[in-house]
Amino acid sequence: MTTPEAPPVVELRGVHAAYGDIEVLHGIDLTVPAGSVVALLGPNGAGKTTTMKIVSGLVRPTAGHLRFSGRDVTGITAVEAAGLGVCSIPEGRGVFANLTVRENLWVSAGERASLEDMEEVAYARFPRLKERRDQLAGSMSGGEQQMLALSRALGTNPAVLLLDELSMGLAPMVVSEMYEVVAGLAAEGVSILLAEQFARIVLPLADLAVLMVNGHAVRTGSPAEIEEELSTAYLGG
Ligand SMILES: Nc1ncnc2c1ncn2[C@@H]1O[C@H](COP(=O)(O)OP(=O)(O)OP(=O)(O)O)[C@@H](O)[C@H]1O
Repeated sequence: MTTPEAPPVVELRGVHAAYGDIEVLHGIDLTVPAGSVVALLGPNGAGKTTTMKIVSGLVRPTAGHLRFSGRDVTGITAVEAAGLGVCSIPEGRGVFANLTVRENLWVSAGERASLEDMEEVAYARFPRLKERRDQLAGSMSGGEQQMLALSRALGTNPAVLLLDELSMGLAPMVVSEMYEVVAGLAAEGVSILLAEQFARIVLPLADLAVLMVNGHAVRTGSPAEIEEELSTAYLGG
């Protein structure tokens, strides 16, 4: 669902980024319209994670602009981005391994929600987390850890949710369960930017898809357009 009258929640214009002397993003343009799901697709090393880190304030652009809801926030820190409601679930689980489930929810609640509210929505969606509320997050299965990571987004009403390779290391059934939750959040109108290597999983959820290759956003289009492009590329058709 898009809200044409609202400015995009996130906008990158001509963003470059580097690690040391090596530039890895070479002028990325990307728009996340309010209330929509944008999928970043592309092979390993294409720059998907770095693009997400620009939005979450973990990497500073060396050139170009970042805007949130029409406001220029280029150079924002990760703490400032979190304060503006950027909820980032990084690749490889965004949980504190040596804290319990409840402690993780408490940390995630921050100033945007109470622990009670966080627990209520998390346990309603994932009853397994309730049974394990005093267990150390690091001792849970990958799927349970990802449920906990996603609970941050369920409880804090994020302005934008960043999901990096939610499927990584998970069994296909668990991946489907996770993306059902993401679809539910999208239906509630949460703006979502997600990165996946496996296009097939996320294209059905997306309003827009962006294909990244070698630090360039080579194509932006509807999921159907991008799907066709991918099958042509992979099948040589
Ligand atoms: N901390 C870092 N230091 C140096 N180079 C990095 C760092 N993080 C990423 N890179 C490099 O930046 C480029 C883009 O990586 P990035 O992780 O953004 O790609 P990606 O599309 O998310 O890949 P993947 O699907 O493998 O996660 C790669 O060449 C990678 O080696």
